[in-house]
Amino acid sequence: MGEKWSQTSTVITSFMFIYTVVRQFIPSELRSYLSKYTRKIFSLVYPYIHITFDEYSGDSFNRSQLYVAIETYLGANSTTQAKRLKAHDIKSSKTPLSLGLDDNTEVTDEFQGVKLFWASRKLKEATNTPGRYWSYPNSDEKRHYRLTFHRRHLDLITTSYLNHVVEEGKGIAVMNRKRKLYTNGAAERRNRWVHIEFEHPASFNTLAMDPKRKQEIIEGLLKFKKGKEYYAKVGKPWKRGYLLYGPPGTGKSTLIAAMANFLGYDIYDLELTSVTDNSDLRKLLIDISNKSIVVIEDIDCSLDLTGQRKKSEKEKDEDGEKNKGGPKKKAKEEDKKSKVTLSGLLNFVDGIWSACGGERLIVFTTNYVDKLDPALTRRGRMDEHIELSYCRFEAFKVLAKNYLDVESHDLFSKIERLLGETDMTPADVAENLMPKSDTEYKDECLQSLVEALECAKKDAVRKKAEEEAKLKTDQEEEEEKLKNAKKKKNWRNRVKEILLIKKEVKSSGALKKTLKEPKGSVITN
Ligand SMILES: Nc1ncnc2c1ncn2[C@@H]1O[C@H](COP(=O)(O)OP(=O)(O)OP(=O)(O)O)[C@@H](O)[C@H]1O
Ligand SMILES: [Mg+2]
Repeated sequence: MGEKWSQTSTVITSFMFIYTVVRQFIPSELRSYLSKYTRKIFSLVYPYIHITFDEYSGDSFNRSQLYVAIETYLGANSTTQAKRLKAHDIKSSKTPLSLGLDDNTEVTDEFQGVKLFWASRKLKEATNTPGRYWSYPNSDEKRHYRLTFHRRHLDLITTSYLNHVVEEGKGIAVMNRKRKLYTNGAAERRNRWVHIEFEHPASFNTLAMDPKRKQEIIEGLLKFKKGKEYYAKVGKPWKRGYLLYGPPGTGKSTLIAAMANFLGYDIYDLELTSVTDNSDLRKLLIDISNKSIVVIEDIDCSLDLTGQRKKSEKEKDEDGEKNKGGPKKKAKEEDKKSKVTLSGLLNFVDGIWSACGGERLIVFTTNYVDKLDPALTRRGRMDEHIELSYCRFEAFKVLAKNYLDVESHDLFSKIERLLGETDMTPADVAENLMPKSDTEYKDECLQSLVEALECAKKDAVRKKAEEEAKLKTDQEEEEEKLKNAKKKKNWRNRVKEILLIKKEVKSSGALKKTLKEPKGSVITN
């Protein structure tokens, strides 16, 4: 097909050349008629349009974003039909390499029933672009993609199809690239977000939790990922808040990693204690890319309900030391402290600025959900509340499969019963299931879990008994105190009564005296 087009193009070019030469000798009136009809004939003979996408546009040193998106799109969609492919070493942990079209290769694509023809071309350039000469050894090679389609589909191609190619190409690139784990550095730095490669292996397959709840979370994430148009329709920024809560070691951080791996998003781990104030927080927000998960871990430890920072015990102790340096030093230290308020954080989550950029999840984690301000956790801000709890049998089965590759075992029924009676975190269950040496096998690991669960159960029973005994002693002490207080009160009242009687007796004696004296007689009661 491509060869046929090349030949046709050559014939047309020759014809154009002859026409240009002949045209000089034809009168202008005749020329306008001629050009009108020639164009009509051309479009009848050759109704196709080409669009060329160069690898480098202008004098830019960077590859064109459009070219890269098309390259990725074609690489992912046409490797089955292309006869020649090129392998790239890509920076992804999922696949070691990606395939793309080799130079001078043609493939077809279809969009809404319209057939399109793509060709990758490499041309040798006679002259070098001076700037590029130093950077690229093969700078006289120019590559481009050429898209050919029937002219009646021009509108569809330029509006919908190319958009589809670019979006899909970018999406595939995001999934394939090595993702990043960002954290906010010192406030003085120009580039506040610093990053490393994100390589957490957690996935929803390895996450131990109730399968029904897990499925709900997965479906929610998929809906969010595909929800660009829906969010635009309802007039909401394309973002979603998740509140993960539960005791330590129940998988909150693991779930975040699984979500990032599932969606192919970067993670921005926001350390609130390094944020100077609300405006600093806003600047950080603006620098967050799309397709990302913004995480604030242990949110209850970062802000208190009034929006003021909590002082840790350590800080309080340190304060004593610092104050020795005089008021100036103290003021300096105070200045360094973060002044982020609850309202600043609320605005970060869903204020006007939070709408710049899209496709973002905001995740808060906490061990104590009750400590949080309801304004922070209300629906719309934290759209989904996920409780990560102690390990039950369903979650255990996932861990047993992951750690020991066991799906059933004689000890399972015993473990199921014990897990129903004891609260053990998935982290502790996982620790017990992990073989401690090369000679420790499945049976030993499961047995060690049973022992740990029995031990935990005994501990729990002992703890409960101790708590009950303490409660009883406290109650008895309280009752004793009340009794004594009552006794004391009674005694005090008695004393008061006696004193009152005495007073009355005394006053009646005095009265007797005063009455007796003028009249000279004694009054008795
Ligand atoms: N639900 C789970 N599924 C699989 N592994 C888990 C799960 N929960 C905990 N683990 C294991 O325990 C370790 C600790 O879990 P994780 O850090 O996710 O707990 P957390 O809830 O974030 O705890 P914290 O509140 O202390 O931050 C993980 O590395 C993981 O191996
Ligand atoms: Mg954690």
